[in-house]
Amino acid sequence: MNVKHRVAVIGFGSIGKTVVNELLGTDSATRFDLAVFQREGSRSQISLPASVKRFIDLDGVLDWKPQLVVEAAGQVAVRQYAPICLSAGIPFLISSTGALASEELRLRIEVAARSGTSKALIISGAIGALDYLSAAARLPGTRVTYESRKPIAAWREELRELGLDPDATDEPVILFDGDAETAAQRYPRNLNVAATLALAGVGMRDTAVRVVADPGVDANTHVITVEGPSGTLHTRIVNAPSLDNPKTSAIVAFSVVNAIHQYFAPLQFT
Ligand SMILES: NC(=O)C1=CN([C@@H]2O[C@H](COP(=O)(O)OP(=O)(O)OC[C@H]3O[C@@H](n4cnc5c(N)ncnc54)[C@H](OP(=O)(O)O)[C@@H]3O)[C@@H](O)[C@H]2O)C=CC1
Ligand SMILES: O=C([O-])CC(=O)C(=O)O
Repeated sequence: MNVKHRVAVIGFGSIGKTVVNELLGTDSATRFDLAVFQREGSRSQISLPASVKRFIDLDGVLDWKPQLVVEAAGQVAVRQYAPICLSAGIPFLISSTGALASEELRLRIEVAARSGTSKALIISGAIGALDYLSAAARLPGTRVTYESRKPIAAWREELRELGLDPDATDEPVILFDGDAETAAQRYPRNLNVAATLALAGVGMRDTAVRVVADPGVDANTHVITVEGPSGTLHTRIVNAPSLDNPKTSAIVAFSVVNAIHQYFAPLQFT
């Protein structure tokens, strides 16, 4: 049987483009009907594949009746579109998990999902081990620390804002030491992972985050430590940056693709 899954992707940047291309390449058993939502005036309008529908307003997306809406556009887009889709009964996959560092938005999304009997889904994104973390966090006393260490290319604008010349930075710069809520909100394009860990683990305020811009690395490096009564997890993930966006690890688009396949699969990891 040739079942077609109807999926709308918001954003056609480094993640959105790869997701669409990967899903178009899927073999016939799991073929997708795809649409991309791009805001008016978007920079990347011309490059949509011919078989992919294009919408420039959310009403068009809703009328098309997707089975799943996938956000690959940024934290603002989660705020703009997640509650509307969810209350209309459409599941919404969130890449920009840092949007959920806002308790107000998180509650609004939960209310919308309940009222629409739908679900907001959260990608693993650039990291892993969330299954272990969520289980360990059920035990009191579990502590979580996270270090994000990326090349200077991921931090050029932010370094300039601090009065530093990215091209003359030859030592690691500690940009931030604090909690996950502040990290995800201060660096919305680089620290979504902090919020993901906090959501899966011990919460926004109790997840300790350090952010380093390091001229000595050429990969996006994520070090996660979970310590508690159940044991210790220490994981170091070294991600190749996306070719289109040095802030984003290349694996993130494949985490989204994987989450979409999982959503429609009869067998699921939890
Ligand atoms: N969970 C995780 O591990 C990770 C999450 N992310 C999240 O994914 C997001 C996307 O990453 P990436 O693809 O690399 O980013 P890009 O900047 O390459 O692409 C973003 C795309 O979204 C579009 N867009 C931006 N804002 C809106 C909006 N309000 N409504 C509709 N479209 C919009 C942009 O279009 P336009 O041409 O109009 O600007 C662009 O096409 C990041 O901003 C980050 O929040 C990223 C990495 C890791
Ligand atoms: O892709 C990454 O390495 C992480 C990232 O940008 C984020 O968490 O926002």
